Amino acid sequence: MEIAKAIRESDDKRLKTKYNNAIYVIQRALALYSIEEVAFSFNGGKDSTVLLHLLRAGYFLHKEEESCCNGASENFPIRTIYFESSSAFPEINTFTYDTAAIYDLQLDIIRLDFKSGLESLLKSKPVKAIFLGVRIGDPTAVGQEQFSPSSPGWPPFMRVNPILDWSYRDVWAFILTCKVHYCSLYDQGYTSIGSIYDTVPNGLLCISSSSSSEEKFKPAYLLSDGRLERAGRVKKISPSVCVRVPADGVLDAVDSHKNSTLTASAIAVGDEILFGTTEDQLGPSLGRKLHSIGWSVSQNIVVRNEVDSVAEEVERQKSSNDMVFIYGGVGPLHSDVTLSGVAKAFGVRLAPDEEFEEHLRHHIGDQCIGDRNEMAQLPEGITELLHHEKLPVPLIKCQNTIILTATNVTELDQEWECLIELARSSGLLTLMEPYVSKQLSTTLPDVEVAQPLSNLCLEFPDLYIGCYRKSRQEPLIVSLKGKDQARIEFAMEALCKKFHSGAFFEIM
Ligand SMILES: Cc1cc2nc3c(=O)[nH]c(=O)nc-3n(C[C@H](O)[C@H](O)[C@H](O)COP(=O)(O)O)c2cc1C
Ligand SMILES: Nc1ncnc2c1ncn2[C@@H]1O[C@H](COP(=O)(O)OP(=O)(O)OP(=O)(O)O)[C@@H](O)[C@H]1O
Ligand SMILES: [Mg+2]
Repeated sequence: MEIAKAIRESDDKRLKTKYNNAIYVIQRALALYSIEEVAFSFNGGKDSTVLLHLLRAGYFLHKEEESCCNGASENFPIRTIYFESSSAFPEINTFTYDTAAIYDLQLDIIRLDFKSGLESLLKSKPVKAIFLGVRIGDPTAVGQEQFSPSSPGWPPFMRVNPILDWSYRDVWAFILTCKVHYCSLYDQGYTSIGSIYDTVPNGLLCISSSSSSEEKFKPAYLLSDGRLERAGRVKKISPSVCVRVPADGVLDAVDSHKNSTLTASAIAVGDEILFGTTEDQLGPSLGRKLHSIGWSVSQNIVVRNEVDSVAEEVERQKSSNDMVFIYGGVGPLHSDVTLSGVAKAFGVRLAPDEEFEEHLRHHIGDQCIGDRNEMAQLPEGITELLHHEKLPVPLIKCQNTIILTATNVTELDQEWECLIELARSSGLLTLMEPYVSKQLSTTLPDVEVAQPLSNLCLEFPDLYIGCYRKSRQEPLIVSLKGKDQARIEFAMEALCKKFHSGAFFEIM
């Protein structure tokens, strides 16, 4: 079989592994279901083109194993379904039909929407499992496994996804290594093809030419960052993130949130912190940093290095805060469970992330990057990598949860600096009027201060008014915090008026 031969002769180890895994899934499916019970969903796209050739190779092997006869004489009997639509690119249509003719595919053309089409297919044919070219990173792949029953509300069948764990690069490595034909649109800069209404060539492949008004594009396989394969899909603008920082980037020119509050919480992951073996310095530092951008901090929690403890806390915090910062427990050790916990909190699984793997490869070298690099597994479908030139490896953001990798205050300072720059350039965090604080000291006994201070809290509900002492012998310190300097000074005066003069003095 020409596909198996091309892979055998290739020295791309990664491709061989991906190929073998996909063939294994196909063979398991062909062992579980009869040929009449399976179907192949083919639409002429690059992923389904890869799948076609994997199915041909897998079916060939299956036939060889099943009988002593030579599989080579067989045609390809797996029912192939194509949902034809008037909004498909003509090139896609032509390629689908031409390919069906070349490989003698048993093509069923369905001119209904997916759901109704599948309902009528299942009524008339004994189909129980359908092969799809879905890959991790596709919006529809979230939560899917290699074998995933159809979703509730859909007709019942098994979705079989042999290339679920393939990356964009793997797809092109296969197509180029096996020298199989693919739809011509991919040579014109299209990298992921939807309908004529929502797909344009990928701008990242544009070759700018000043002499000609016509834009030219490089072929799809030259896209270096596979995560951007959908950049040619017409995008909806996400309203969730707004850039609120002025062009000059000056922090005091703040936004409409001036008088509102955004809250964050910090979660430290580590048995050692909990048991007192080591001290958490990041939590307090993070608290100060958040106050400096006007955010209030609702909690700083320490949890154990257990997936469930992390997951429960993240789940709680993410729904009651605007942003959650989590640190500790990130890396390849047995105790590094933070990413698994975050994934569980969001109800997704960990999946290999090619771009992150590439960063790790640059940062820590090849020696620990195997076929499956555990450290490069990130929560699927919800992860955004936060890039900054000063960060050796990007930070990870899962919806409103940011995973910090700092292990000490100096590293945190650097990560924070990058986050603030990202806030300025892309609205990652809303920067608000910073908190300011004043502190007063008194030697008066607590009992004497208690009632007037309670009254002050009622008079100034917009301020945080707190008390602490460094020791029982030392003076009591009253701290006033808020966003309005004048209000704080007003409150200080009001407090002093409640006592004899000189009872309180300001600590600078
Ligand atoms: C054979 C087949 C089976 C599908 N099964 C499901 C399913 O079980 N659940 C689901 O939500 N969508 C299912 N879909 C729809 C896809 O997830 C997705 O919506 C579709 O590929 C359209 O993607 P688009 O909106 O990017 O064009 C199926 C599609 C096909 C072709
Ligand atoms: N109109 C369709 N008819 C049949 N199968 C389809 C259709 N649309 C999608 N599919 C199935 O869903 C899979 C995922 O679609 P998707 O668009 O992500 O991949 P692709 O079309 O193969 O490649 P590309 O990402 O370049 O568009 C396809 O590989 C195919 O199995
Ligand atoms: Mg497509």
